[in-house]
Amino acid sequence: MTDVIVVEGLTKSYGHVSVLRGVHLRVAAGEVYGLLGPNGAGKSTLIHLLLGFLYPDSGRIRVLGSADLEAQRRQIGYIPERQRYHNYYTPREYLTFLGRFDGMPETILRKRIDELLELTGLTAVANRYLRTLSKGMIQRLGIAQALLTDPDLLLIDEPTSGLDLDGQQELLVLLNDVRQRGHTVLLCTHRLAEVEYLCDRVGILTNGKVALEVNVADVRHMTGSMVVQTGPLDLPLRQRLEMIGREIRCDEQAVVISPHSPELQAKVLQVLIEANVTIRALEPQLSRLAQIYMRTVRGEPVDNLLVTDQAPLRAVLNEAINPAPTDDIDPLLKRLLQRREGDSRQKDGHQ
Ligand SMILES: Nc1ncnc2c1ncn2[C@@H]1O[C@H](COP(=O)(O)OP(=O)(O)OP(=O)(O)O)[C@@H](O)[C@H]1O
Repeated sequence: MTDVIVVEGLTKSYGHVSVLRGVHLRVAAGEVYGLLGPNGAGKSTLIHLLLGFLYPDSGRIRVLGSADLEAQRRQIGYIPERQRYHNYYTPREYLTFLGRFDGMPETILRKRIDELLELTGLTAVANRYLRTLSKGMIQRLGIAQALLTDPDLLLIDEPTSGLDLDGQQELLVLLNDVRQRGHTVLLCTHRLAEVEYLCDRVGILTNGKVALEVNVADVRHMTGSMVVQTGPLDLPLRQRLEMIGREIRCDEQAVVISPHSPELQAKVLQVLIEANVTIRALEPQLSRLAQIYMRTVRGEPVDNLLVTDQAPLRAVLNEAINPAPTDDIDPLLKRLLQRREGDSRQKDGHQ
């Protein structure tokens, strides 16, 4: 498969502030790649470089097979973090203006606008002034404008910035519909829920470099640490539990497994059950991706968080006390996953 984005040894400074210090990145055709990084890591700078709005100090960029980034812009849909529009346009007028500016034939343009207004849920407000629309609607208009020319590549910068929980959910569900259409996507964000929900692969941008890349499927739904709330644990039992591995710490009525692995959890539970200790609750803490992200940003090793083979423990696990996989701390991700489960149940029902 060809790479739609190829970035090699990219550096960029603003005056004395060095932001990108040798970024390497490849995004394959059809892939949805999430670039995670803290505020100020240089995510927007990278997008502006890909669009040819900025020039790098050194390094190489190829987008859709070409280094002529200005020429490629028509093939790229860009959804900026902050969108500003002329208040006295309506969504339909604004999209029409853009399409004409781009030289789209009128009949094709009209059809395309109807389709995009429908996709983004803006048909009912197509003829209302933009100043009367909610922030969520404006973000969705941003998606419609980015899709107008049916681009091969979408660059999306912090799509849910400034939206409330409902707005975030609506937008991510829409972006998930968009991803099903097969566009290659680079999504820059610091929100882990967006990456877990939408992306195939994630790169963590920190200290001017992509420090780590992870396949999202390997870490999706996995918790980073687990607290097992128990009845009283006497000292010998606590020592026995801590002998299982250095990931295990006990206090008088709880066992913490960090980083969590289902295998360790099974061993802990087995010891607790054999010792007749009451297990009050299993409380998953940070998601696995959150732990990987935080450690990478702090420059700490993550090797033991990347182990994905869970096969050995399935046999030992007591299903009754196995936590549900959606027990993630992020309420948005939880809502999205519940919605997805509901959708597939509905689909199954129709078949
Ligand atoms: N035009 C500019 N002139 C000087 N410094 C800039 C300029 N644009 C960005 N910066 C600085 O470069 C750094 C990276 O900014 P950038 O906006 O690319 O980061 P980001 O990862 O997108 O951040 P955020 O998540 O906050 O949007 C920041 O320290 C920012 O202040």
